[in-house]
Amino acid sequence: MKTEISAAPLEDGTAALALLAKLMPWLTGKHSLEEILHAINAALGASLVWVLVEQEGVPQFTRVGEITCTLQDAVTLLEQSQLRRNLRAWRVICWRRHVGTLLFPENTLVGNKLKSGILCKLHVQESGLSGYFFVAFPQSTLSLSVMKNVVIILVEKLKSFLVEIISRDRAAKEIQHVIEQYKALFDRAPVLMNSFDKNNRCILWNGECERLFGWTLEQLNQQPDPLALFFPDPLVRQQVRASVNTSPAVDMHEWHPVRRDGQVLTVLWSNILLPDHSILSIGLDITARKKAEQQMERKATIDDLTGCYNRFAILQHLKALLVSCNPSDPRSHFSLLMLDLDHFKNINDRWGHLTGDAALIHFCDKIREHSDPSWLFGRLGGEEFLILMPYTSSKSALRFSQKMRATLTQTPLLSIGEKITLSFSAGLVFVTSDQVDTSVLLTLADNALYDAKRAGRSKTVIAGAFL
Ligand SMILES: Nc1nc2c(ncn2[C@@H]2O[C@H](COP(=O)(O)OP(=O)(O)OP(=O)(O)O)[C@@H](O)[C@H]2O)c(=O)[nH]1
Repeated sequence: MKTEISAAPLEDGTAALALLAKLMPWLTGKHSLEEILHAINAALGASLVWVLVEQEGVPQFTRVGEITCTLQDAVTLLEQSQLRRNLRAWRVICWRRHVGTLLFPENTLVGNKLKSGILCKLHVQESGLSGYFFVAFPQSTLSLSVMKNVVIILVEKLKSFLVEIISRDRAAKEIQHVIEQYKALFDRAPVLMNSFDKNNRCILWNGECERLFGWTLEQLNQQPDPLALFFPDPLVRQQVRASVNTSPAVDMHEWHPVRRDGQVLTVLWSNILLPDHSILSIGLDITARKKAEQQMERKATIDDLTGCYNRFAILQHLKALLVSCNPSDPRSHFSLLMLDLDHFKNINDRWGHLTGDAALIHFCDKIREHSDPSWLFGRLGGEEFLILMPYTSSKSALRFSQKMRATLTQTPLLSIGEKITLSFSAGLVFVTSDQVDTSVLLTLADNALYDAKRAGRSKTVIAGAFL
């Protein structure tokens, strides 16, 4: 804060009155303490002015002037033995020379810049506020007695609104502190926080947003539609806007924004309506968690070796198909094909377990290649598999098993220069009703499969009849 007041030589009472007249407009509760001290410092031609007050045990130190001084320097001066000895007695103390060396005993370079000074006690009875006012000058030859009286008048005037100024300054500092705390929280919290105005301009974009998405606030607002960077599909973008602008809710919703490097993320967003009716979106990046969940889900349902459903998953699918099976609705009928590789043990015994594994993978790949996408394919265990074929007649299922035999003959497994032709036996059940238990169905298919093995293998038997 700069004042228009400049220092004037202070030889007599008239000059002092002129000086006080200049300063009076500044000595009101409308200005901050710092502004007032600046005005005094400039008007007196001083190099340092400070006020140290204590209210309810909380010290507040305000300093202006070209000489920098800390609260500790002020305390050093106040602790001078001479002052302590006369603690109660004095009200104003003047130094004609060397005041700087008392203030800065360790730093004579700075100390020598201050020659004379005045220290004045402050005490406001009603508010319990007490403290000190200090002013120091670069020269010794001041009309100190006149200056002392000027300072006493200034301090008396200052005291009348010091309480008000100090509590206001303290409140402003507290607000500033709260703002800084929230700003740090906004920038450093591991949570996404942003806000877009009605014209789709981004007005808030915290550190986590910048880190995760790879765009700065400035870069975003250089775009005609910043939201399009994250949601390229106009329809999705519209849904995002609707969720933010028209239906803010605290519930978290899953969105899939794209980040700068093209990776699609999974983010949970919720929108909070602020008191000024703007909306703050808060998000949590759950991409890694979601991926881990999907991997775990996959592990729980997929057979590691062959990539088809595991026993648990395929039997779950069978139960679900059975529940929805209705005799009067042919679309709900399905075929169940249980397959078992023939003489698989021989492959293991002759070419080793790894080749046996490769044979299982080869078999599953071929089945998948020729299956209908609506079919469900799972491994019951070992070299035994199950195919569930919704809305597929036993005739079609039978045709498929014959086609697969031909395919396996035409495309044998190639292992260490040898061709291993796979074949399988199968049991087939056509299901038209939900009035049958899964275990009964599996036994029926298993018996048919056993019949196929007994009949010489490489055959499919429909439950109850040989083919
Ligand atoms: N390589 C490999 N072998 C397995 C796996 N699971 C089971 N087997 C083997 O599969 C073989 C199954 O042998 P068997 O039950 O006698 O059946 P098979 O030799 O196919 O004879 P039939 O079914 O009567 O035609 C056993 O040797 C098991 O050790 C697997 O994951 N990998």
